Amino acid sequence: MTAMADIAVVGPGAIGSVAALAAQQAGRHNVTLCARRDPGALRVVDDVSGEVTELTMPVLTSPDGVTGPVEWVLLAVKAHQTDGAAGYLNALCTPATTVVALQNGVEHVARVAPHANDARVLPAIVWISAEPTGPSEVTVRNNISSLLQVPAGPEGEEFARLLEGAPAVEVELVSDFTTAAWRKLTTNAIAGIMAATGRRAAVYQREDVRELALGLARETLAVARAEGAALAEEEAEALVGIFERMDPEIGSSILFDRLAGRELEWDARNGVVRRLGRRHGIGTPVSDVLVPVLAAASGVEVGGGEE
Ligand SMILES: NC(=O)C1=CN([C@@H]2O[C@H](COP(=O)(O)OP(=O)(O)OC[C@H]3O[C@@H](n4cnc5c(N)ncnc54)[C@H](OP(=O)(O)O)[C@@H]3O)[C@@H](O)[C@H]2O)C=CC1
Ligand SMILES: CC(C)(CO)C(=O)C(=O)O
Repeated sequence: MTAMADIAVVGPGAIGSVAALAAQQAGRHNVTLCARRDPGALRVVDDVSGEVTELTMPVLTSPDGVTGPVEWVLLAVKAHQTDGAAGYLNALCTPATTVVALQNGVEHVARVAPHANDARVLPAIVWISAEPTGPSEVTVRNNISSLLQVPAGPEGEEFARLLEGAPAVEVELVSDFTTAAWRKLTTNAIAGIMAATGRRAAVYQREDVRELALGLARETLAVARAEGAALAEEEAEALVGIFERMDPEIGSSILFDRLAGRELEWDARNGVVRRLGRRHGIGTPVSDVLVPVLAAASGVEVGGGEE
């Protein structure tokens, strides 16, 4: 267990609220929420126990309010919002800071490090299903375990100690982070189908969608192997199976953005499969169709950010 630490949670949305809850539950830290608008009195609902917890820490709405650097930044903006959070990162980080990138994708460090003033960037794989269910409310679906996976090593150990005693999340240290990150990315790629169809997990009950998801999973796993992940093609069935067995009412963060008409995190979760597939000469026929659909749904014009 660590002593008291100064923690800034940048991006108090679905995952940021759960991270802030864990920091609050640890009971010994100075926690600040860093938002771009006033999120109101945030609360986190556990949909299994029904427990509702209010977040009680102070909220900033501009980097101008930052009074100095902190030891820990828990960064939970969407991947495409990272550049927009540069003002906070610049104000909060020094080389003595650790930024935990609580984001989907496999490019956390490359994305965050340029903004972090030489702080250490600890990539985190987020196995949490959290949905904004009201203007200041986030509901955690606990049938997807609330797990954060970080690379094994001293920074990961410190992070696990930071949140020791917080029931909201479990921190797991993984020795083969590349494999773990690509396993999670494959589930995110599959969830792109929810955003394309505007439907929750029930969509995977369709046999034709299941076949599409399997094709997507297999090509993602092929790219993953080329990137050094130890993931066999046979894992595709198991990963699609997660969605088939999911409560049909569960969604995905990219679906919630699609339903709300917001920009989509398409590049970090689906574009990356096509992008790195091309680099390795691996065909990605499902992504070749899905990626332009998601980019277009996100409002991207041809030549305006789509590869
Ligand atoms: N939700 C989930 O179940 C899961 C999400 N993830 C990943 O976690 C990451 C976060 O996703 P999620 O929590 O769902 O996203 P949300 O959209 O719920 O939260 C993002 C938050 O960041 C805020 N934000 C955006 N830009 C800034 C900025 N410049 N400064 C401060 N705050 C800012 C947004 O504010 P505003 O409200 O103003 O837009 C919002 O509160 C993503 O990479 C996602 O893929 C991973 C696993 C599961
Ligand atoms: C639902 C899940 C676990 C898979 O896409 C997720 O990571 C998300 O909502 O972004």
